[in-house]
Amino acid sequence: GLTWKLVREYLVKSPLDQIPGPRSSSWLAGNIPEFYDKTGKHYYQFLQDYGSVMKLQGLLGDQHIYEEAPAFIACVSLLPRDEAEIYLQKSFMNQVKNGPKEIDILHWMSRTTLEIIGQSGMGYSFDSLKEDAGSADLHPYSRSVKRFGGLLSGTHTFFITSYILPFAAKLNYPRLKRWIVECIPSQWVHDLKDIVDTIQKTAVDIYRTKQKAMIEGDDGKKDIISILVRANASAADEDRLSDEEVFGQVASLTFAAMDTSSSALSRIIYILGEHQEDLDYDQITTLPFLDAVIRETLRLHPPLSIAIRTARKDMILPLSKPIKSTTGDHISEIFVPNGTSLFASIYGANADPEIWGEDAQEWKPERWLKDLPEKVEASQMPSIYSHLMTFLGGSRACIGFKFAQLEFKIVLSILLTSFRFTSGPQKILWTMPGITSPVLEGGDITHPSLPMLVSPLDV
Ligand code: HEM
Repeated sequence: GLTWKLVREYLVKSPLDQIPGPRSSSWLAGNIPEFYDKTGKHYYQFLQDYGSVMKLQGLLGDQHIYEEAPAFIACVSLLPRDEAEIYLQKSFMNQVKNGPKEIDILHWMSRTTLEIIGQSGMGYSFDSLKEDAGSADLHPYSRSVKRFGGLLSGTHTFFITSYILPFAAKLNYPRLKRWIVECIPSQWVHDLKDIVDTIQKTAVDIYRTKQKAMIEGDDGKKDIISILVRANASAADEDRLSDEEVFGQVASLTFAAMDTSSSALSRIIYILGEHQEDLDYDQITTLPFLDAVIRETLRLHPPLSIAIRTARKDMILPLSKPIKSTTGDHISEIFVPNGTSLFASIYGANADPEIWGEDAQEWKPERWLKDLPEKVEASQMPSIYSHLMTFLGGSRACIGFKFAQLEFKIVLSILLTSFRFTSGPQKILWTMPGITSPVLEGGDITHPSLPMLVSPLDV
């Protein structure tokens, strides 16, 4: 099965064979190394070679009506307005009280976004944010979630997620699977196992605490998981989620909310550090300009740069403009067979010069302070946010996009009114596969970090 899966694409003719692709740099690995390349330069190259994005309208389903998602509304109304942010500011102030200091911004943004989703989504505090506890003193969940994204970076992830995990998911013998994992002589595998165990254990603890509170009559909490536990208890048998499914909700909510948001917040702070000369600090903290900075960063640097979908039936995909096939014909639509994986470039759609204009690949927040180009308004991008695909569109769009914006404005308005952030001496590369994260040039890709020089604004 596995061997056949690996060799099939080289042996079987497919209607997609005529679609020209980029020349592969390795006969063994094809374009996969470029796909996982740290700098993301191939994205820019692909955009230049293939021009405008394929027409995706409809591929992602109907427009998602986010106003109807009760969990989302609960989420926003519960964003902590005092403790988390005030402690965040105090912790930064403590660190820089004797003068400017290098601080790992990604580390702090991960802690902050975990605490915000912990309190709002689960009514659970993971981290006091009171002082820099150092990674050894962090809540084990916090440590695990932080390391998870890093461990899943790199080319081998492609093979594991494409070939091993789908196979493992079908093997319904948990003890056997655990035994196999324990026998594999790889530190990477064992670290991953420990992380998954911690995430599962914390999810179970949170769920059990909520169940206990409900039984004891203290069930007025409005966080997402409390609402879910209450709704689940009164649901009809056929609609009720199993315990395992509820644990899964805890983990997926944390992942969906934490790393994406910490990546975006870190990127915004990094870009502001890079544009010190061009920006007026008083202007940044005015709400319309801060909003424009957030939109522009989410446009040009989406935390998720590709969306992956699988065709569930044979379909015809129309192209926005014809392309030349490998046999020289012009193709204006592509037959996509059932089961085909489609990779849609979120970055490509957001930074397409044909839609956004010649300066599409430049960071210019001021573009949001005037009318957007007509082509943007007419682009029919499957989007729930500002004609951008950053949060996707359709029925599986992000449910937390309003939450994220509110979170960014709160965190940034606290940090930017008190501190100045300047890029450090080391060159930072932003990895694009998975969730975009910063790594030091030449550093370990599984340990993302963003050291920046922080100074109090009144110094
Ligand atoms: C900048 C921050 C964020 C970005 C860029 C982002 C982006 C996305 C994207 C692209 C998806 C669709 C993934 C796919 O189906 O392939 C998604 C799904 C999701 N997001 Fe977000 N997200 C962000 C923040 C959040 C936050 C703060 C929350 C929760 C409060 C959240 C909750 C979710 C959930 C639950 C889903 C799954 C929805 C479903 O499958 O029906 N996200 N997000």
